[in-house]
Amino acid sequence: MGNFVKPDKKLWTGRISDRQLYLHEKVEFVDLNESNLEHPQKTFAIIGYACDEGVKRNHGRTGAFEGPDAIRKQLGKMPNHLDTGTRFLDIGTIQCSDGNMEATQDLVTEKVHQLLNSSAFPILLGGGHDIAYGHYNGIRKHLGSGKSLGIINFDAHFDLRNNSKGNNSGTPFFQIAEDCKEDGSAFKYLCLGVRKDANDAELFVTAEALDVTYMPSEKFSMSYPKIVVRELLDFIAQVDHIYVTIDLDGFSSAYAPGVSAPSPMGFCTQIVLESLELIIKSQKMVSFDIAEMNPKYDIDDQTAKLAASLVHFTITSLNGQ
Ligand SMILES: N=CN[C@@H](CCC(=O)O)C(=O)O
Ligand SMILES: [Mn+2]
Ligand SMILES: [Mn+2]
Repeated sequence: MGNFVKPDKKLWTGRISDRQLYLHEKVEFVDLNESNLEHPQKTFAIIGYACDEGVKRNHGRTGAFEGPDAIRKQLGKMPNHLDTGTRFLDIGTIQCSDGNMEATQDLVTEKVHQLLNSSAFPILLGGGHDIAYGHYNGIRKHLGSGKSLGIINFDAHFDLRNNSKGNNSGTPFFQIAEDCKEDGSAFKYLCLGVRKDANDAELFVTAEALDVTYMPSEKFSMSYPKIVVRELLDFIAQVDHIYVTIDLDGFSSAYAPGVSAPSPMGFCTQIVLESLELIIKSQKMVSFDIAEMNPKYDIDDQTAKLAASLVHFTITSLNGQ
């Protein structure tokens, strides 16, 4: 089963000031079970998903279990630009230590649901991309029926593999699509940065059949800003709420070597920041995660720093709204 580990204060270190100039000085350690988060301020809540069982089942390079803590270590050192009234919490980590990924995903669903019900904004740090199945279900549970929930995934891969032989890090969006079919809700999925050399023909057929909107990695680039903006605005207009998930392996391995399946020809950082800004401006974004951080293959903490910068950009932009 998945177990819940309390936040580790030792991960949050950096320069010392007496004015909360850095995030390690701003962060609060909160036990979700013991506290009531309901309050008028904005609250961002970090949860780790320490799980590489999905990557292992998908025959990938393991190591993402250590991903959440690697990101925390870099995030704590970064400057704090949040308002004084805004809260920044580390809730702890959901671990998969016995191979039961499904129970771990259920725990993610429960915690995300709990956070959203408390008006906090969840920031999940993975862990394999199987994080998306538990995360989506938590948001869905919070929203109930009647409101549409779109997924925007920055990724080299569709992660639409058929799960008839089991669930893994390559199946989360297929599983979500199946659940949508079953409950009669729309499956709204935009995948940005899809690589033709990393997704087989069957995956493209599945994407077509499920009416998935996607941008190939060649087009998801600063060379085509108008096309990217048009795709994003079209998608955003079709949904009430948006769940954003970033798979670090979508970035070029020049930026993100620390992943299970690296992408030498992946996307650049600027196009992701431009896209995130547009999504955040829509005020429809309800939850966020970063997946596939694998410190074992990282070089000089570049990927962990990139992941931390993406979290920093997101919370700082959301706070400014
Ligand atoms: N979450 C990642 N999924 C990819 C992995 C690809 C690879 O191992 O090369 C996928 O299943 O397509
Ligand atoms: Mn991927
Ligand atoms: Mn993925």
